[in-house]
Amino acid sequence: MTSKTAQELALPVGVTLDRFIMASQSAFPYATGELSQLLRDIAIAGKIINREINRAGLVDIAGGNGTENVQGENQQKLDIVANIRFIRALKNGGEVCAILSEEEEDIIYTGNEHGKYVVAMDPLDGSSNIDVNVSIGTIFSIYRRVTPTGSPATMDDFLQGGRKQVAAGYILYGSSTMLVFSTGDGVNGFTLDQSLGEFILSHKNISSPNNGTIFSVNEGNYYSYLPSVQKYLDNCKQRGYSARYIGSLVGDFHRNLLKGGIYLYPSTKKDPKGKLRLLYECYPLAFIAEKSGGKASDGFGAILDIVPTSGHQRSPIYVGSAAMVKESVQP
Ligand SMILES: O=P(O)(O)OC[C@H]1O[C@](O)(COP(=O)(O)O)[C@@H](O)[C@@H]1O
Ligand SMILES: [Mg+2]
Ligand SMILES: [Mg+2]
Repeated sequence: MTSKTAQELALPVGVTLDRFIMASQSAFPYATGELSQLLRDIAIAGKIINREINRAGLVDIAGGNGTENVQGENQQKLDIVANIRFIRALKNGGEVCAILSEEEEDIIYTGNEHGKYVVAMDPLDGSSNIDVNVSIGTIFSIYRRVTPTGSPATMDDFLQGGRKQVAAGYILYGSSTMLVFSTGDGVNGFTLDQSLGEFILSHKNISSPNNGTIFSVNEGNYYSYLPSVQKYLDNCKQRGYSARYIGSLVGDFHRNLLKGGIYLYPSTKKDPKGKLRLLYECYPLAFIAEKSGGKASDGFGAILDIVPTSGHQRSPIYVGSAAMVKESVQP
């Protein structure tokens, strides 16, 4: 099922997410409404997490949780809160039969065995920025299950490959809260009107500039990157490009999507396979990048063409404006 762009649907900036989803669905005679409902459930979870984040400093959900996730990372309390809230919203929505989360090793079964979709998610991205009031996000990737409905989902449902995503996107909790997603054709952004509690279409048919002058990378790892990466970064600096890195993938990606730029997390001596997770960080952002005219590579080929082998595998990533990604992998 490919969606129609907001353009083709003649939907003006200012329409609500619900109206946009309904109009998109009506463009497809065979649509059954389940994916539409799932997108609504994600929006609801986003509003709840947004509220938790806004008041994190006021109530006892700031700081570390004293536990580790499957990646061996210290979990923040908000990582856990976001994970729980997202799982609950998808369970209650009824469309999702299983979830793979950054915060849990194994598949999470929702009990909706008749649900046709599975979701891979990074409930809270940019965890190192949670307590310091810097933009953070949620990233999600949606697949139609390949196992029969009525039976328990398996890893096969999650390891279909990036090009099998039926929808993907992120929620950015920044100076405003935005939901950006694609169901295959066109990328649209919705800003949360806090007073109405509604996501409103604010960025219609986002198109990634082909080139840019912003590069986002952890320069602290410079001497741990491959010489080819060092050469590319030197080129950027010699040209006087702006270095912008907030340490929240969603925040850095979103800025570069709108302004033109590149985010890269190449392999390092510490993380030779890269740091970011393929299924719920790289694939969904690569989907958004490609559907908006940008590119996403692992240094050898397109991220979306990587054949996945495990749920929490990592990958190097170079993502953003097409011309910059192309140069970054062949400086
Ligand atoms: O601190 P580093 O090594 O630069 O890594 C920062 C990157 O790691 C991440 O925080 C990883 O995501 P999580 O916070 O979801 O674990 C990205 O958001 C960010 O771009
Ligand atoms: Mg993340
Ligand atoms: Mg995370």
